[in-house]
Amino acid sequence: DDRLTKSKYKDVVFVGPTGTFGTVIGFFQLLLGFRDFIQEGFEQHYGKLFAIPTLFQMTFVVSGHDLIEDVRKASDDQLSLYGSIKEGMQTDYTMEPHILENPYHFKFVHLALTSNLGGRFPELREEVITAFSELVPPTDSWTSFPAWLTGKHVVLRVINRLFVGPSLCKNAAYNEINDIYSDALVKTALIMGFTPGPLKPIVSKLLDSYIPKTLRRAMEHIGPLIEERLDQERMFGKDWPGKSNDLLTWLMEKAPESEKSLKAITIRLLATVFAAYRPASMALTQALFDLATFSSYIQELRDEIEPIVKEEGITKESINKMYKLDSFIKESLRLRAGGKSSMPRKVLKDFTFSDGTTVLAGNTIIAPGYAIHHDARHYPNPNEFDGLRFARLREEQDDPVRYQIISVGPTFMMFGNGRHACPGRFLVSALLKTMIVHVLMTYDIKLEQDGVRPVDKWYTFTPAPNQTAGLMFRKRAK
Ligand code: HEM
Repeated sequence: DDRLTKSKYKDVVFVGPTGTFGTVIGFFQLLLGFRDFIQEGFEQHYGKLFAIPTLFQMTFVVSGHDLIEDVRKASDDQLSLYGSIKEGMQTDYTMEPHILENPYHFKFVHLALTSNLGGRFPELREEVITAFSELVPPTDSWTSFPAWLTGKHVVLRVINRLFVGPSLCKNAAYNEINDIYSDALVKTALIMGFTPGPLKPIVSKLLDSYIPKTLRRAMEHIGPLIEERLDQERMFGKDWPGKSNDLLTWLMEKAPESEKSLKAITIRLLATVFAAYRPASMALTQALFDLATFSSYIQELRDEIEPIVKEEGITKESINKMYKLDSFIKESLRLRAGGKSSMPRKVLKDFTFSDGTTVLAGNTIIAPGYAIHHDARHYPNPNEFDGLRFARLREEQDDPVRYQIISVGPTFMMFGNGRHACPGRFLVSALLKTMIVHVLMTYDIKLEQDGVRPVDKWYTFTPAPNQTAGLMFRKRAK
């Protein structure tokens, strides 16, 4: 196979396992060391293409402005995000064989949420407040809550408010199903990813029951909701004033005719919940850990937030004026997140970079988000949490746009880059800010163990917040 032959890539440096393809030693080196190989390649060959032989292909890593720009500008039929998601998530086996040929549900994120974020903001705010008051009831004395579990449930509620409306989003059983489904997707995708092509159908059959069973449980909730909405339409007309305008509405109305079955709608819905809630809950949990760890920011942020909230309330416009808050959250994202997958692209046609190197079709290109975010060339003292780093840059350079959470580019790759940059980032930014504002206004917060920030957990390639640690909350004292 030419694409796996090292001599086909004369100008490319190889980093990674010393074992060759398919050997047990190479496989385990890769499994345990992939992120270290990326870091090592990044440090030694910054600005040049380097390759890591992975299980069934080469993974090419780009860094530096020019190579990242080449990837950004490439057309979808050369370098494909969906090709990469198809492979990474093994969608043929975990979702539906053709789901990424027409990922209209991704477009609906933009149409139903981003372009209408102002209109939906009051619901977002309301759900943030009710979710916190139920899941983290304010008490006079300090009480510990499991940080990751609580963060996940708060985020699921708010996201589902915007996806399926005010009643189902509060249904703990439905939210649990979303969580279980997402877990099952990740685990099945991992196993299928390690399974050689010819064995996939057999292994997939062996693993078969869990995802379909969870999907059926979700359909038991979505089915009646669809019926209820159709009944309302029959009674009050197609565009009645109380009609919902959420992701489910878009899927019911705008999906292709062949995709309007309950099963197809539910799969698209759950696939979008998966893309949305996991990274968003990780971001929330990490930001709360940072708030509790670097507690001097609590007063500083309150000083910024309170006059704005007093004057304008919590609105989409008012949270945009909170520069320090934006900076604090962005710094938490920079330091804690962005695994290997910033800007993953499957090479569909042989691709030649501006420096003349060619990558053969069938391989994968990635930008090493985590390494970029920890690079002293871009971020002085890169391993230090500096909550006002971006607020200062914003002020010094008099540039209100470039340093916001939502701004993407070759030095901030949390949300990818270019045409496919995450369309959910506007929602994430609003969501995280609203949540942190609510927490700062309502609670005092501290670590369980003074000065000891819970250690991150790495899932082979991706960092995640500690999953077992608690955070202490009490009703705000002053
Ligand atoms: C902190 C939270 C999030 C992070 C870190 C994140 C990160 C990403 C990244 C890295 C990509 C790939 C971009 C590229 O390759 O250029 C992406 C794509 C995407 N994200 Fe997010 N995301 C987050 C939250 C969300 C949310 C809340 C939603 C939905 C409401 C969402 C929906 C999507 C969709 C639909 C795509 C595919 C874009 C396309 O079709 O071109 N994400 N996200």
